[in-house]
Amino acid sequence: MVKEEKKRKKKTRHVEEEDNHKDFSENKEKRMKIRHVEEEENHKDFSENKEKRMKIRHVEEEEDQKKCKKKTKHVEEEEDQKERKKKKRYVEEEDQKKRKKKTRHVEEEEDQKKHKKKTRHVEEEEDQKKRKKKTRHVEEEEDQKNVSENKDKMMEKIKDFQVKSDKEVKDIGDAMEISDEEFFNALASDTSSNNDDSDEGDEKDSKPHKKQMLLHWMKKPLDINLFNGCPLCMLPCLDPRLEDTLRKMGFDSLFPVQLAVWHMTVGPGGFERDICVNSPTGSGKTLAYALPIVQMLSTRNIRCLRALIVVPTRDLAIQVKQVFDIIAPAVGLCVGLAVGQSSIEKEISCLIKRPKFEMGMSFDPEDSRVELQSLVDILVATPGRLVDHINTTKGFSLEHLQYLVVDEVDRLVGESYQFWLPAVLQVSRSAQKRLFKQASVHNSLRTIRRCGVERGFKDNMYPRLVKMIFSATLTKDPNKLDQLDLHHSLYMTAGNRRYNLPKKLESYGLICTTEKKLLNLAALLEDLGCEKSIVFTSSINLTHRLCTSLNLLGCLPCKINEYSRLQNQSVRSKTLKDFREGRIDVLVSSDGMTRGMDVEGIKNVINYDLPMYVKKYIHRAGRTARAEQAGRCFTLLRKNETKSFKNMLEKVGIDCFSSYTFPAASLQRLEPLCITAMEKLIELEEIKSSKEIEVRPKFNKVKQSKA
Ligand SMILES: Nc1ncnc2c1ncn2[C@@H]1O[C@H](COP(=O)(O)OP(=O)(O)OP(=O)(O)O)[C@@H](O)[C@H]1O
Repeated sequence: MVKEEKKRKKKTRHVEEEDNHKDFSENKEKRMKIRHVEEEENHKDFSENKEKRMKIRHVEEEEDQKKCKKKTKHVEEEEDQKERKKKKRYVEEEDQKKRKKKTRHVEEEEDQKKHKKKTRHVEEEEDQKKRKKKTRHVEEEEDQKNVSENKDKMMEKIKDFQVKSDKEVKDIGDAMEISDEEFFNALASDTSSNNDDSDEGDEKDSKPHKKQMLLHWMKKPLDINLFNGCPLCMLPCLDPRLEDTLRKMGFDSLFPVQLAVWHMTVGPGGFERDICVNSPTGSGKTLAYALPIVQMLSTRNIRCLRALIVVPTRDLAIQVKQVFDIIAPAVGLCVGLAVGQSSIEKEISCLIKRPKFEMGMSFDPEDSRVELQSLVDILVATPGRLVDHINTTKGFSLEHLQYLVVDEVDRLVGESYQFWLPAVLQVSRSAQKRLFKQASVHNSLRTIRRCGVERGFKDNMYPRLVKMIFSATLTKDPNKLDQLDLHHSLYMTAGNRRYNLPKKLESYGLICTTEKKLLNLAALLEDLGCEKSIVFTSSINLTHRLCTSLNLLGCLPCKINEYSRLQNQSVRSKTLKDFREGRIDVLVSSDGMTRGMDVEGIKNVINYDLPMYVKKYIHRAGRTARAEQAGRCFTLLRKNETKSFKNMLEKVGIDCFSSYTFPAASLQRLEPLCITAMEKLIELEEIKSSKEIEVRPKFNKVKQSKA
């Protein structure tokens, strides 16, 4: 039983195990199948996902590419647009330039109108002042009478004074103060009545301003006209060698300003005080300072720089040097020139003596043991180059300077020339203090002191620099004159009026419209034939255009050329030489020729534009009627400018101007020629500007490639 049970149990267990085994294997198969299915599904999913991702990536890449293309296209379009704009702008600019060029002369005229409007109310004010002045005029005439009566008394006083000065050197400084008072009380007419004209100062910064305080010494001027021309043989103390030279120059007598300055420097009134001279253009101011300086230096033993003449422009400096070059060698003096736009090395070799060494040795400019000597006694300089020498030239010294001349002083103390004067004054002052110390060491204090006292410098016992300042339109501005540090100044002026024109100058007005200016100028030049004339314009561009159109007319009998800053120095110098020597009859010039230039034989000055200020009118007009010769000044005016012109002339004592007219036939004949000349001028300017346009891009390319 038990066995059977065991068997049954075994069987059931076996069956169960088999079942279990079956189950297990079935389950396994199932799981395998499921896993297989899952794996297959996973694989499918994965491959599907991969495809999807690939697709997405592909789409993204496509989109990126599109974007990139878009961007580049956009950038390219922008650049295109920019270039198009640039080109457009360039063309527009060129158009504008052309238009501007065409309308420029109209604009210039409008500008002038504006300027004139601005000055008109000033002129009206001045008109009022003038009216007041006229009432004072009668009083002034009476004063003048007194002045001429006292002339003889004055000369006696000067002589007395000189005797005194020889006897009582110590007290001369004080004595001068006293005699000065007496001297001028006898002489002076009260110039305060002449101060209605406000000082215009430097021409550029001329502004209408209120009545200015006068420096005390300006209230008592010495009238140059009281010194009548004096024959050379009567001139006191003149070195016979200089007399001979002057005669060779064709000068038999001195002009009033020359005589006046001579008396106050060398002659009986030689106080060695600083002098300020206001004398008309062409009255001989250059010789007025050159002659006394050469005379006073004629006794010098050692060569060193003792006189310095400063002028504003290069051409003027050359001209002044030419005057010194004639008279200075007669007494053994040497003259140097220091001007810009020339080789400084060459200049230095003419100014300073360098020691000669043995073969193989060379001069070292830094060697302080080597003493450098001046080769000149007198130097004519422009401010810029002068300061260069002061700062950099080894051996250039103002240590021994005795005379400083400032010609065209109102220009040289103007705003644009501020730099030079302090430099010169500082160097000469410190050098002279040093001289005084050295002198006391060498026991020559007495001489130095005597010299200082003679110059009215009692408290400072060293010889001081004598300053002489000159102009045809001397500034009365105390601030400007103060810069010069003048000592005990003597103010000399020609007559009672603030401004004067040469006596033999005739002023004419030529009234015409703006469009007819060229026509009227052409008619005037035709009328004047080949007379030496200068045409002044208000700008360098206008100078060029006017000269070109006059030459394009082709019918004028005279040779015409231009002179302006637009040209380089060598061209300008050649033009000036040709004009001086008569190879050019008419010079069209900007204001570079306005001051000081002395060209013999100029018969006419023509103002193509009305100058803004009376000073400019005086200096322009002053290129003619020089050295007591006759001359004419024509001014082209629009109708509305006649009042300003009248006012301007009143300032120089001319009550009304004469009108200049031409026969209608000559105007009619010239009119078509003027029109064609203008057309040609416009054509020429267009060709020139188009050439410039062509050249510019090439030039830019070259520039870029170089960069
Ligand atoms: N004593 C004289 N006799 C004859 N001619 C003279 C005499 N002195 C000067 N001149 C001549 O007078 C002319 C004018 O002289 P200068 O240039 O010195 O005048 P200026 O007063 O300086 O004029 P600006 O104010 O225009 O500079 C010169 O041609 C000169 O040769």
